[in-house]
Amino acid sequence: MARYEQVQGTVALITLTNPPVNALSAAVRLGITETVTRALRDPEVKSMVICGENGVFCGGADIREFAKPMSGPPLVPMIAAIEEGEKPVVAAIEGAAFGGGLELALGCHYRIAHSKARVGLPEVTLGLLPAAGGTQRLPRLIGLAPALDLITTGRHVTAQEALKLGIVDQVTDQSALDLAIQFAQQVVGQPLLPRKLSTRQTPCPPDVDGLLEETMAQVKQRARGAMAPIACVQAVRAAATLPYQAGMQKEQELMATLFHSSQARAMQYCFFAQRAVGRWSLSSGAHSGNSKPRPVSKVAVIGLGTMGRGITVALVKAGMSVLAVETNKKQLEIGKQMVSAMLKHDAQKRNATPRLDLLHFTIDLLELKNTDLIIEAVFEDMALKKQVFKELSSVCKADAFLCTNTSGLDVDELAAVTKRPELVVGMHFFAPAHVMKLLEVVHGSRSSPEAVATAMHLGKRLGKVSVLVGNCAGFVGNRMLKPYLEQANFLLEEGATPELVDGALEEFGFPMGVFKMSDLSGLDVGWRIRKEAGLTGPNVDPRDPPRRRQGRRYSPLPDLVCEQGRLGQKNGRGWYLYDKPGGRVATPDPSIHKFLEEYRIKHGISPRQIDRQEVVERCLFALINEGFRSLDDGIAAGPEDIDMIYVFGYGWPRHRGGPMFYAGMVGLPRVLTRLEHYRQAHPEVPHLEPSPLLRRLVASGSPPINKWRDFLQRPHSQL
Ligand SMILES: CCCCCCCC/C=C\C/C=C/C(=O)SCCNC(=O)CCNC(=O)[C@H](O)C(C)(C)COP(=O)(O)OP(=O)(O)OC[C@H]1O[C@@H](n2cnc3c(N)ncnc32)[C@H](O)[C@@H]1OP(=O)(O)O
Repeated sequence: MARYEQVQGTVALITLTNPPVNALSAAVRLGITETVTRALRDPEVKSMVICGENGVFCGGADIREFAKPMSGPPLVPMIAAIEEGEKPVVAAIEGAAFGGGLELALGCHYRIAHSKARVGLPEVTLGLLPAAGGTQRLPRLIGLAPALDLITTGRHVTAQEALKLGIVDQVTDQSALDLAIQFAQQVVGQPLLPRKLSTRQTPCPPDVDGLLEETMAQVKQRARGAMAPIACVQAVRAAATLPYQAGMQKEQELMATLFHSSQARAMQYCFFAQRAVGRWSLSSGAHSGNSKPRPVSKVAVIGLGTMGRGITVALVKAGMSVLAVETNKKQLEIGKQMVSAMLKHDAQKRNATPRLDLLHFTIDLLELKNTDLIIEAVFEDMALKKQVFKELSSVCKADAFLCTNTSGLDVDELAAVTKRPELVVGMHFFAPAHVMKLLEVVHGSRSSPEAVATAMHLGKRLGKVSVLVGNCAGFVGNRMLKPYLEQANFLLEEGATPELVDGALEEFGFPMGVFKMSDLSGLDVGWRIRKEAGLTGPNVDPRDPPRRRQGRRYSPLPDLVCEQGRLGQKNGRGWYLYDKPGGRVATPDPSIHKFLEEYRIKHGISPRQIDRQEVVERCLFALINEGFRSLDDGIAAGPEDIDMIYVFGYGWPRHRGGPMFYAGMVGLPRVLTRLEHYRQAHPEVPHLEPSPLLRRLVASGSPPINKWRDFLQRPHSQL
């Protein structure tokens, strides 16, 4: 797991050999320990170089080992032995040096990086901290403030930035290994003590306490309940205030509290789930391993509203040539200006040149004839979309893929109006489409594996986490959102306020509660959908009582709010009051409280005290319950798919792993019991009847999440 060679006569070359990312497994740690000892003992060896095989230095500690009992040499003494040795050691960093990988490099006396390499300490994203000396050596190398930034965010740093920060000593466009070997020969005989980071003082600004307090406040606000970022600040504080060994002690103590925490388990689950969802499969036998994506070079976007603009920007940022289409010159001009402004703004932030040359605008559909893939992003209206698909089907080349960005309409119905249903798939982006990481790729009943593979691959090129889902109203994400929204409305009827509900959900870790989120999206969006569904407006069955629709309990509260002209942030009034139209500062609105009180009186509802636990359970367990139904219906392939959809598309806190992982953490019997409890208390309220899959899992002893797929009954799988 670590290869030993002697090169140029006097240099010991130690190569980590654990593909694909040379993670520091027990065997690799043993290999490093043995080879370093050998090199230190060999009188012929004057210096050492450590590198990784296959162009990757090291992806850090082996995350898969965290769930097992520890074995092999620990990292801390292994790295200390390198630093303390009396022969210079140079790290040759190619590809990536992350986590324990960078900590290993920090234990070396010099670091040479390839210009394409990236380094970082992303442990915080796994619910941990860099506990192999990273929190103590990095601040001593680059100073307190930059170290706090890197360690609390876990962000990846390019070789160029690493050079500026002083993390690496040299960057090369040539072979980092060759340069490191050369370098290792040159530095023989130079004083080693100043290169041993543990012997240095951390460079600090005059007001250390002020900086630490300010950082802690920012981190707490961003953390949304996550413990690791806070522990990271505490550990780095030790680097500024304590001697090295005491700092190391603090680092270990803090790591001990994080290492076995449910948050760390959740975040590590997310790490693997994010990668697992890329490996899709269909019941037909097609899967990501046997279905090739077709190369796509020319893409078109139809409709330059909010979604179309975001999608266009995402495509251009990924270096793709885009034809952007609108219906008339005026709309086209508006779209053009907005897309160009977005690209310029983005390029400015990255100190880059906007790729406006990749953009072409037209109102002429005939220009689509050479396009490989078209993404329709027109208004969410089935009749309009069908008309667009009919036209696309006749003007586009016969093998062009036709994708729809619908957020929940029937993909099969759209495919049916084309002459190529097998080339039709859903590509459901999330607003803002150039920022949000999630893409739901919707498999229609006639979508070909090639169409699925191409859409999934395109999502990857755009830097998205692409999740394959089946075709049903709302797909996975929005289908599960419906019961969540509904429970929140029922809670208002029963006595809650928007701020009570939102407060409980924000305390849980969502960036904003359900009512603030609805205000942000625009209350008229759901209103229009409910009107089309005959739940409100002129199409309601006049025999339906006010709080019943289509045979089940219904809360008209959101409709009544819209009827008052309250549309959310856009006009400054929704479930909250805003500082101005388009403003973002929400304040509770006494007139909403009054409206709710009057509504309850009118309908004879006695308000009751509702606590935060009930809010979380009613809203989230109903959502989770629908997740179980989506699994059984074959709309979501597995719990990981649902979890990644919620983490990347709906703000579910990563340290809680996603809704299905969370259900497992809470305990499936508890989720079942609480749903049954609420079902009994509110027999009329929909979505509280526990799903058959949840019942089956509990009856089978609540197996761990990675076994749930064995319990799915999918007579009508959509995948
Ligand atoms: C009681 C106290 C006990 C204390 C015990 C202390 C022990 C710990 C001490 C020190 C702390 C150190 C912690 C760490 O180092 S944690 C790991 C930090 N590293 C990372 O977070 C980096 C993770 N990896 C990546 O970001 C990327 O993989 C990449 C940039 C390195 C490469 O990206 P890419 O080429 O896109 O490949 P993939 O991401 O698809 O990965 C390929 C494959 O490899 C698997 N993998 C990647 N990294 C790791 C890893 N560190 N451990 C295990 N496996 C890893 C990845 O899962 C993919 O495999 P697949 O899922 O099967 O597809």
